[in-house]
Amino acid sequence: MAQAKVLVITGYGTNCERESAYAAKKAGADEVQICFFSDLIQEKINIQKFNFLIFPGGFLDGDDLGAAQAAAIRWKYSKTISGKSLKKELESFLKENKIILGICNGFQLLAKLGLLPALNNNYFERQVSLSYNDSAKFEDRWVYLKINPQSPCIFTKDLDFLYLPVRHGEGKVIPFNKEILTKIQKNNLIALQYMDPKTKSPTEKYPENPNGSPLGIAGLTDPSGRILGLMPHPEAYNHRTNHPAWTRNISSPLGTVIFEKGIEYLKSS
Ligand SMILES: NC(=O)CC[C@H](N)C(=O)O
Repeated sequence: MAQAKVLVITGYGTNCERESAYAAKKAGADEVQICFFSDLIQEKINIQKFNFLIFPGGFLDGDDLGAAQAAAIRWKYSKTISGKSLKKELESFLKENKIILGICNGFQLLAKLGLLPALNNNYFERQVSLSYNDSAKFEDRWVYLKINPQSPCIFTKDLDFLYLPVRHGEGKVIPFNKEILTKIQKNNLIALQYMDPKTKSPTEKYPENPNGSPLGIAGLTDPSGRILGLMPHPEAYNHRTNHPAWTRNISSPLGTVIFEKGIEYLKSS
């Protein structure tokens, strides 16, 4: 049984690292460490010693040039002090049976880096981007999410629906072209979708869909199912009292279940 060793990456404006680390710990991780991007550059931390990478939410570089745009370039082209490419480090990490979770700003980073959706196993090729919400404003509230049971995603396995907070200004998925969107759907790389709670179906309609994402895309996975990126914040629903209606005894599955599924996968592989 493998141990779950989680590395949460922070720095340059990330602000959800402590909550994400807490959620991973609560979900049963054996080891959880938060590290700065600069710790990787200085080789104080070796990514390969971990098997679960988390890219948390926040405002990387103040969203300048578009959310996570600058960070994507930084990951693609930076080298460590001894000259190792960070992109290659990520490639080696992915060659093993390891997992990556990107939350909100972390999802934007994974998409802009080209790790999601990675159609045709073309990792590091940007196939989608995320841009401004159709409402032209920052959306900060809770939304219903439908899980796609056909998706290979290991983080959402056997889940049905979730109710989680969103807080973003740039959550609309923009596929490079229509064909990409069709292929994403056909290959079941949509892991979760914004849901209309009345019909229990995915929706493109505001306000149930907070950003206008096509097909109601709230989260994407890669063909291996070992990478998940999602706009809602599962780490922020880590206790029943986080739920807006908990005093009326209303609840739904905790967001930490996403972390539990990841850890279960690592422990059983
Ligand atoms: N909560 C977040 O991670 C926000 C992501 C990004 N800064 C946006 O507003 O779109």
